[in-house]
Order: sequence, then structure tokens, then C-alpha cells
Amino acid sequence: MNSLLQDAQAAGARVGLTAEKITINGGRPLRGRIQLKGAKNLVTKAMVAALLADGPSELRDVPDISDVRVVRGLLDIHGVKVTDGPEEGVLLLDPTGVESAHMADIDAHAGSSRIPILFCGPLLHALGEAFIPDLGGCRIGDRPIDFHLEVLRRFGAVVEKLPSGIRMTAPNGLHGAKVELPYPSVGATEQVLLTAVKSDGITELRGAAIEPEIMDLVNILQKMGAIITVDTDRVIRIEGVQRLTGYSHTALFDRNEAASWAAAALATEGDIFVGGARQAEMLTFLNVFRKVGGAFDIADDGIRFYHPGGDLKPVVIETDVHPGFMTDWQQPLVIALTKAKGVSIVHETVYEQRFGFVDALVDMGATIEIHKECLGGHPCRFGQRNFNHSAVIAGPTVLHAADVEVPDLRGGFSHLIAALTANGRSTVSNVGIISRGYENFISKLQQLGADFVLEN
Ligand SMILES: CC(=O)N[C@H]1[C@@H](OP(=O)(O)OP(=O)(O)OC[C@H]2O[C@@H](n3ccc(=O)[nH]c3=O)[C@H](O)[C@@H]2O)O[C@H](CO)[C@@H](O)[C@@H]1O
Ligand SMILES: C=C(OP(=O)(O)O)C(=O)O
Repeated sequence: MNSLLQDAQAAGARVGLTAEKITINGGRPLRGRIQLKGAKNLVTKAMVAALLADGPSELRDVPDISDVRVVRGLLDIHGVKVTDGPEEGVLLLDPTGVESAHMADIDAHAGSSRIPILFCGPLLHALGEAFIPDLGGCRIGDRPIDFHLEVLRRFGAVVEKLPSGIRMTAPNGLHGAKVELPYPSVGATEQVLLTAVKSDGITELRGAAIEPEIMDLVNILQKMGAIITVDTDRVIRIEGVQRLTGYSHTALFDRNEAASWAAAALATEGDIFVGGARQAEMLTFLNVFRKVGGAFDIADDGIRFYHPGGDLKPVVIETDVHPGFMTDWQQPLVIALTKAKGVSIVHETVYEQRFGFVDALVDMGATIEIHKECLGGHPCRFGQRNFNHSAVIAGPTVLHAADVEVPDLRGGFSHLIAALTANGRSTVSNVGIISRGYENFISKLQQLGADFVLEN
């Protein structure tokens, strides 16, 4: 069995999804309401932050996704007691019994997530050592961790690479540092925050990422007693403190899931009310959605996304760090672009290999060409490096049914949308991977009127 399939099955099994394949009878618009919970890209980091406290934390709106379960398992191995709260979606995290981990167990739990790398700072503070297994996450580029390791060294960590992962110690404790990131990496910014808050002295981070999920992590850390200033021009200053308390927090909604269902509404000519979605964190997406010809109504408790009739229009998009067009939005939106009348361009500037998912779309009849050049207008890091990172999508096309295999989280969701729009019965396999970031997506599809059956 290949490792992609193993990851997919393990991820699905962790959230009780036993089916491996979905057969979808396409052509029906998705209509109805769904409710979001907290963001995968915040909740998992908030769980790690609980390790920094000297008392219990409470996190609300936690989605039942496999990445959350992976982090829960890792926390458990380290002696953080994680229990379900009295209400659905509430986690209680008690770090008072934190202890050194058993390496073999960690190895078994790292599988599908990139979060283990963020345990470094908190574990070094709590125990003076950390072991980080090989990382998972979507295979959409090389995804090195050089920024993380360099940052940790600046704080005083000693890094030792082992065949099974990375071991880290801090023989002289951790001290504040001046750090400048070569690229505003989300994970490396979080690494700095989670390490600096309890390091001796002041840390100045330049070139920081400022995604809404990072700002919500800053909110959490401030609740815990941290002193963090977010300045203009991607500068973050952190004054280290000796102790942090537990927090009580409701997680920011998952704007990536919201954008995915919005794209599904548009591509299937449907109408979906996405409960919990908010305008402020989705401004950039909403502009593009409108330019493509989608319509939305913003309410206090969510956003209604729908196809208002008429032709969809082509767009030129460049993915970018916040406040730009988020890379995780492009894969689901590409399906709507296959329905637009004219030629669209998507220039992917965050990951060098995020177009693997289009092969299946071409098999389904889409007209998509991938290019090595930077076609969006601005040259990016990948332009001179031979990476297939620009897509040209010509439409409108009616997709036909096919058997497709989910390659990664967002690519997988876009395959689901493609199958939902296609004429005939498509089979989408490896669907377990989708459970990494979409809570109860099978029930949501049911609620929205999709016509499908699950298979093993
Ligand atoms: C769990 C989580 O929150 N995942 C999100 C996070 O991923 P993640 O935090 O992994 O993404 P980064 O922002 O770190 O990566 C951005 C770019 O920086 C590069 N890089 C990163 C670190 C490093 O040490 N060296 C390096 O070269 C990466 O290869 C990539 O080209 O932000 C991405 C960009 O918004 C999102 O697509 C992911 O959904
Ligand atoms: C790339 C993604 O996630 P991760 O960083 O967890 O692989 C994603 O959510 O689309």
C-alpha cells in the first residue's frame, strides 16, 4: 500500500470515517446550510500553546478533524491531559503533568500533520529537551523546516538530526532573539511566538506572517499573560515572561473551509449558507468570488454563497501570504473557473507544486495547462526554478465523470466538487485525507442534497 493511501486511511479512521471511496452522481446543485467550527490552522496551534501554561486551558469550537486528533495524541504522550468538555467542541487541556515523551510513540502519531515541529519551544521551556518526528502535512512542495531550525538556534536551542527525527536541547535555557524571516512563513512565525513568550528578554521578529489564525494565536497568548506587540510592516515584538496561565478561548472560524463550500456552491450552481463565516477574514476571497460572478449575503451569523445565474467570468489570481489570496483557496475555486466563460490564470506563489490535482480534472474534460513561468503578473520565487506553478484554465467546460484519487487535502475537496458538477457517476478514492481539515464533510454533503454512496 502506498504511503498516501495509508495516510488517507489513517486520517479517515481517526475521525470514524471508514469509507475509502465515495461514488458521486453529479449534476445536482448543493443547497442548504452548514455550520463551521474553529480553524484547523488555529486550533491545532492553540492546543500546543496549552503546553506553555502552568494550569488548564479551555478551547471552544474545536472541529472533529484528524489533525486535531493527531495533536491530541501528541499532547497525551507528553503528559498533557486532554479531555472533552461538557459541550460539543470543547477541549480541556491540563499541562500540569507534562513529561518527556517516549520516542516510539511519537513516531507512531506524527503521520499526517505538520504540527509536531511547533512543540519545540514549549517542550524546551517545560523539559529542556524535545524530540520531533518526521512531519506530515500535504505534499504540495518540498516544505522544508530550515526557518524553524534557524529560529530555534537563535533562541539558544541545540539541534541534532537523527534518522527518525530531530532532537533538541537548551543547555543554557532560551533567550530572546532578533530574527528576520526570508519569507513570511506561517509556521515559522508561530514557532517564534510559541518560543519567545517564555524566553528571557526581548524578541524582535521581522518579516512575520500576519494571517488571521496567527493573530488569534496572539490573542490566546495574550490571554495567557504574554506581552506581544504587532507593529506595522510585519514586525512583531515579544517581551518574555516567566510564567503563563491557562486560557479560555473560542477559536476563530475556519475561513478555508468557508471558501471551499463557497466554491462548491458556485461550481454546482447552488446556494449554501455557511454558518460561522465572517467577512473581515475573507475580504480578499469575497472580492474574487464576486469578480468570478458569484453572489454572497453577509449576515451576523454567517455568509450565504450562491450562483445568481448568468455566465461565470474568468479571473487572474495570484496566491499570496495574507492579506493576499490564500493558497488554500485556489484548489477548490479552480473547479468554478472551469465553468467560467474565457481564460483564467492562477499563479501559485506560496507552494511550488500545488497543481498535481489538475491531472484528474483534465481527465474529466477540463481544459487546463500548467506552466513553469510566472503568469500572474509578478515574478515569484519559483519563476526561475523550473516549477510548474501557473495554471491557465479555459472554459466553460462541462466535466464528465471519472475515477479520481485524492492527492492532498484541498485538492481532494476540489475533486469532490468536480465530481458533484460532472455528468454521471464519479468515484473519488482516498477520501480519508479530506478529514484532515473538513469536519463531518460526508454529513455536510448529505445535508446539502448531494447524491452519493460510500464504499470501502
Ligand atoms: C497547519 C497550517 O497552518 N498550515 C498552513 C500553513 O502551512 P505552513 O506553516 O507549513 O506554511 P508556511 O507559511 O510555513 O510556508 C510558506 C512557504 O514557506 C516555505 N518555508 C516554510 C518554512 C521553512 O522553514 N522554510 C520554507 O522554505 C514553504 O516551503 C512554503 O513555500 O500556512 C500555509 C500558507 O498560508 C497554508 O497553506 C497551510 O494551510
Ligand atoms: C496545506 C494545508 O495544510 P497543512 O499545512 O496542514 O498541510 C491546507 O490546509 O491546505
